[in-house]
Amino acid sequence: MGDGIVLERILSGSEKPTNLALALLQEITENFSEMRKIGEGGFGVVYKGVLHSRIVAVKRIIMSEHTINDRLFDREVKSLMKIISHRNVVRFLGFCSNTHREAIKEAGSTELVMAQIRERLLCFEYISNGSLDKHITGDTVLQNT
Ligand SMILES: Nc1ncnc2c1ncn2[C@@H]1O[C@H](COP(=O)(O)OP(=O)(O)OP(=O)(O)O)[C@@H](O)[C@H]1O
Repeated sequence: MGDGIVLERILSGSEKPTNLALALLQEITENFSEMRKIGEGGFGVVYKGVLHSRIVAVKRIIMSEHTINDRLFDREVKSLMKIISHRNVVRFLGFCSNTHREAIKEAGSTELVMAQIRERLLCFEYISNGSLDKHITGDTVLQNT
């Protein structure tokens, strides 16, 4: 089964959240392009991922000693997997934990060096601005009087 189809099936509720291929998350976010950036939090950058007809949010975690390490990432994934569907909680769709090596040029040098790239990503249902308040309050929009 194609990776995109797996994500579509998770979105439709016929499959549980699972690990997702890095190539799929790169493809649906146009390789984490600036155009697809929808927000930034304390631990990473959130991108809009476009499947055939559906939209998801892909959170690309910035791994550093100041943000999170693998132990915390694994713990976060485990707790997200345990959450049973709830209307006040944004639905978790899957994760990606990929470590690979790439030949890169360091700034100011023509020499290639092998760098270890660690990608840690979380995928959630996409909540558009207009629907976030409804999502949290269950269609009750508070009025200023
Ligand atoms: N599921 C989503 N759908 C749409 N936009 C989202 C979604 N998740 C996050 N965002 C956008 O990305 C921004 C950053 O979200 P993120 O969860 O990284 O940070 P946060 O809410 O500040 O939490 P924290 O940094 O503590 O994890 C949000 O303010 C929102 O604009």
